[in-house]
Amino acid sequence: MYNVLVTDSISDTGLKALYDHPNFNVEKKSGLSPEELKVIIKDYDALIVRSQTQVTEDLLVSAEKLRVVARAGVGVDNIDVAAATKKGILVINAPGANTIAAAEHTMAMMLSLARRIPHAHMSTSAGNWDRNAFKGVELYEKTLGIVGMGKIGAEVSKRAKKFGMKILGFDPYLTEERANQMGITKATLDEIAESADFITVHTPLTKDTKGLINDDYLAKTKKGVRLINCARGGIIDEAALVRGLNSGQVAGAAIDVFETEPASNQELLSHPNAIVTPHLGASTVEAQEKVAQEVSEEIIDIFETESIRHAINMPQVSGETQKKLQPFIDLSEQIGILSIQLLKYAPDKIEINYYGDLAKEDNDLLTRTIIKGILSHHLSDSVNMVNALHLLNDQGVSFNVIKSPASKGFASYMELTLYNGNDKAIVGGTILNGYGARIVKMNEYRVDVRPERYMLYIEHHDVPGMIGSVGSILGNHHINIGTMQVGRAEAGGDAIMVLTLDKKVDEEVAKELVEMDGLKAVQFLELPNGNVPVYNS
Ligand SMILES: NC(=O)C1=CN([C@@H]2O[C@H](COP(=O)(O)OP(=O)(O)OC[C@H]3O[C@@H](n4cnc5c(N)ncnc54)[C@H](O)[C@@H]3O)[C@@H](O)[C@H]2O)C=CC1
Ligand SMILES: O=C(O)CCC(=O)C(=O)O
Repeated sequence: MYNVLVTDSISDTGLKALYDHPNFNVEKKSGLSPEELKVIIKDYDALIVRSQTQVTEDLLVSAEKLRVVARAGVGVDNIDVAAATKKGILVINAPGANTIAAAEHTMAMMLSLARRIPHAHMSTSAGNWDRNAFKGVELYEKTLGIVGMGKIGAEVSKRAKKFGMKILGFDPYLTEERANQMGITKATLDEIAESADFITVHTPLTKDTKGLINDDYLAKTKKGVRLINCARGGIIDEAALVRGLNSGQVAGAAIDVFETEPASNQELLSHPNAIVTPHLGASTVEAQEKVAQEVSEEIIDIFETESIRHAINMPQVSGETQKKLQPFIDLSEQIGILSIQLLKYAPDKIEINYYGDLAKEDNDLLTRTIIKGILSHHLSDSVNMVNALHLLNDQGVSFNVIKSPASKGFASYMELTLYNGNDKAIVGGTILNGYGARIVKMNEYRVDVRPERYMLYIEHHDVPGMIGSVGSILGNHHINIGTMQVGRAEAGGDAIMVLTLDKKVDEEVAKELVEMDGLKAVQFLELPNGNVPVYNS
């Protein structure tokens, strides 16, 4: 049974999949203080939050078995993603589920600004009938500058076009071609300042976007520009905005998100030309059901099938890439595990080479799996796909990934080399069409070994009788040999044997093998995810 804690206001209808699932126990506890949350978090496997709960490093320290933090929404500013990554905790969100709600709120804010609806409402409900004070402006034929043409920016542009607005879009990822497809004009920030009557921001808050709209920028805008922020507090610098509103450079501002929340900047909150809402962009029945449903289904998938769709701290791969990489995932971990057992010590340098078709893919997922395989030898369960690279960095191990389209004799081939000073261990593997995974290189030797649970790697002198002697020792101890591969650099020189065994070699057998004349090195290899033969009795 997995325990899921929900600490913010999340739709019960959206959580239905989790409530109905026999393997999940969902508990809703809102209004907890950070201290109270810290005490209870140790009992939970997953935590679902909106933007209120602060998921800090201090909280995560106490999260003994937490595997997933799910943000029922887009922005993860309230989650210390770096601390979660360090602890191997997956952070997921629900991108797209509240896009329409946020786009519609932006339109509502823009229309409210244009027609001063909140102010007119306040005046009228107070008993006045002032038809002259609230003359507005039209959106029709006005220019709207959209900063951030992602999901929400794109939806806003569609709606604003229907109002007859001309759209200027700025986004580092916006191409001319996409702008043409959307029927908008790709523009720079300065071009937006020069001609926009309304400017709306739809970016995340990053070091580049913090204070993007500041005093300098406002000085370049058209006098009487109207601004909207339904993205993140701080993209429009609040102090600069108040100065712009006071001087009249800014005719009006509609703000849903603030530098600190709950909002406290009274000058802005009570400004006669400002319209403010308490971070309501995603607050529709539909969006709240959708975000809760998306994270619930993803949590079930993660715990039940280990499939991840919307991770913040894991590489995102398309379904097509995932399908292509799938056969290599187990093999990657096996290569990592075998290489560290061959090296025997912790590596100080790691090199991963991808050849052929594999080199054309985004193989960050395979790289993480290999690193997880290597590190799990010394760090056991504390390493996972989320924190593998972080832990490697922590250990000061340098690693290098090289991709080469050359085939190396196989359609796809990966080779891992671990270094420890002058020592190194090499393991290469491939997937043979119709035959599955194969280890095809161990150190400097070509082999052809199906990765099995129990394996034995022996380096010896190429002299008569070695194979027979090893076979006899194992036979005397009732250890069946599954397969045996031999290889040599040159006749009478150095040689290797790689055996797959049907059971584990115990201490006594190991001692006998190690003491055998002519053996240079004996290494027992064990793959937790390798095949174990089943006997019919
Ligand atoms: N007020 C609310 O309740 C809600 C707020 N949001 C916020 O709205 C924002 C946008 O969300 P989505 O459209 O879903 O995200 P998205 O990821 O689809 O789009 C963000 C876009 O911003 C662009 N961008 C990043 N840095 C930029 C820069 N320096 N200049 C220009 N563009 C830049 C990115 O290239 C991307 O296209 C996020 O901050 C999100 O947290 C989202 C939902 C509800
Ligand atoms: O959960 C909410 O209401 C806030 C939504 C939001 O800001 C986001 O999804 O980024």
